[in-house]
Formats: sequence, C-alpha cells, structure tokens
Amino acid sequence: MAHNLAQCRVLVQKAVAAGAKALFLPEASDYIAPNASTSLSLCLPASTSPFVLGLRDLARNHNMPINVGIHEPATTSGSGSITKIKNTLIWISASGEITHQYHKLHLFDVSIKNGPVLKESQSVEPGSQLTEPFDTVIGKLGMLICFDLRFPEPSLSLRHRGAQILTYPSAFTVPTGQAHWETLLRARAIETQSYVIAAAQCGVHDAPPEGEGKRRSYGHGMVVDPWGRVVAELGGEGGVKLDIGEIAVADIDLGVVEKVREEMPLARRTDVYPQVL
Ligand SMILES: O=C(O)CNC(=O)[C@H](CS)NC(=O)CCC(=O)C(=O)O
Repeated sequence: MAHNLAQCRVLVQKAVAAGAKALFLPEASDYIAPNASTSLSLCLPASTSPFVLGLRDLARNHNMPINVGIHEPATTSGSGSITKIKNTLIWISASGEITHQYHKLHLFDVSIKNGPVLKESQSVEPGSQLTEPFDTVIGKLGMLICFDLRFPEPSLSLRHRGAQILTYPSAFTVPTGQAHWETLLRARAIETQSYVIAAAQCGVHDAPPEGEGKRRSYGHGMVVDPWGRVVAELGGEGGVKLDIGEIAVADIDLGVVEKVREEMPLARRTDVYPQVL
C-alpha cells in the first residue's frame, strides 16, 4: 500500500503539472490482493488507512480533488476480524475531505473457460444504493465502479438524476477488456449523453492467485465524450512499463453535453416500458 501511495503521489504531481482540475484514479488503488483472505486482512478503515490519509494530504496540499477506489471494512466477526469488505469509491475534495462515497453494487463473480476465475463476492459485500450525482469543479458527477459498467440501468438512473459525467474506475481483466471495455464505455457515454471517465489499472499485479500466473489488468484508461468519441486514452496491458503510472488529460466541456442533448433529445417511451428512476 505504501508503494501504491507513492505511485499515486507521482500521478498527483503529473496532474498538477498538466494543470488538471481533478484527478481520477482506478478501482482498488490501495491494493489488489491475490485472494479473498489477503484482501480481508489488508483492509483498513478509511479514517486510519495511511493510503487514504496520504491521498487526502496530497489533495489538500495541491488543491486537487481526487476520485479513488479503495477497500473498506464492512462486517467484522465476534473476535473483531474483518469478514467482509466494501469496494468503495470516494471523492476527496480539494480541501482533503471525503465528501462523497459509493459502494459497488454489482460484484464480479465469473468463471470463464481458459480465462479469469474471480469471485468478488467471497470478500466483498455489495452496496445497496446509488450515490446522488454531485457538483464538482468539472461538472455533475455520477459514480459507479468497474463491473457496474455492464449494467445500463444505474448509468441511466444517474443521468436521470442529473449527472453530466460518469466515472468507472476499473481493474478489468485482459480477455474481457479486449472483448468489451471500449465498447461498453462508449455505449454508456452515448446512451447517457454524458462524459465517461474510466481510470484503469494496468499490467501485472504483485501477487499470484493460487497455482496460477499473476493477475493482470487490461489498462486502456480513457475518457469518452457525450458523442462517444474517445478523447483521451492510455496504454494497455503489455505496452506499459510497470511502476510508471500514466495520466491522460482531457477537457470536460459541458457545452458538448448540452449540445448533444439538445440536438438529439432521447425522449423515452415510458408509456411502453418503465422509466429508470
Ligand atoms: O479485487 C479487488 O481488490 C478490486 N476489484 C476488482 O478488481 C474487481 C472485482 S475482482 N474487478 C472487476 O470488477 C473486473 C470486471 C471485469 O473485468 C469485467 O467486467 O469484464
């Protein structure tokens, strides 16, 4: 976690140097563990986690709001050990306070032949509500996480509640990323007529799952505009040197949001199918 914080510090410095108004970091930026029990044992409350406290200091010192995915304890056993954690996304304000948070609703339980086998629900307790979109320095932000990307309903709901920007911090697997990542991000941007900001973990993770090679993430962090154009993109798995985090910088132009929504109103037929609220 100390190493991850050091990497994030470099990313904050890069964002400051680039003149960015906010920084979006991936899902699980504090750590990715090789198995459920390690994930539980590494987990700390946000109020005491050196990773979160370090990022809050960086935000305050650089006047830079930071959106970052972390783990938090959810339930503890009688003896006090953590039995379930939450996959959480926090918004750290420019003054270093955690002002908004969201807990991942959809858990990634997959078993793909010759592909990834991951059971997020072994360690994670799902969230139970959406977080209302909130005003940020770049626009009104709706927060979702990674696998949530595969479900159009929450993104439509956040749009319905006023979001202009959606964020999907992620750690996508390589095969599913190759098959679906860009298509899904662009679809969510096009159908909600919103910016989509998707910071992504990239490359080989530290520790191997049992009896297998090390876990890898697909990368290709990107920003998509409300017309579905990829306006910024980072490198992908294989093409990036480990330990060198990259940032992509994009202009968030709320005029584009307005223009796209005005030129092509998506009037729903809620007399025929249900409104997503
Ligand atoms: O494990 C952690 O600590 C952090 N969490 C993750 O990396 C999560 C659950 S394993 N990853 C995904 O949801 C990938 C989704 C994906 O790859 C897809 O939808 O295709």
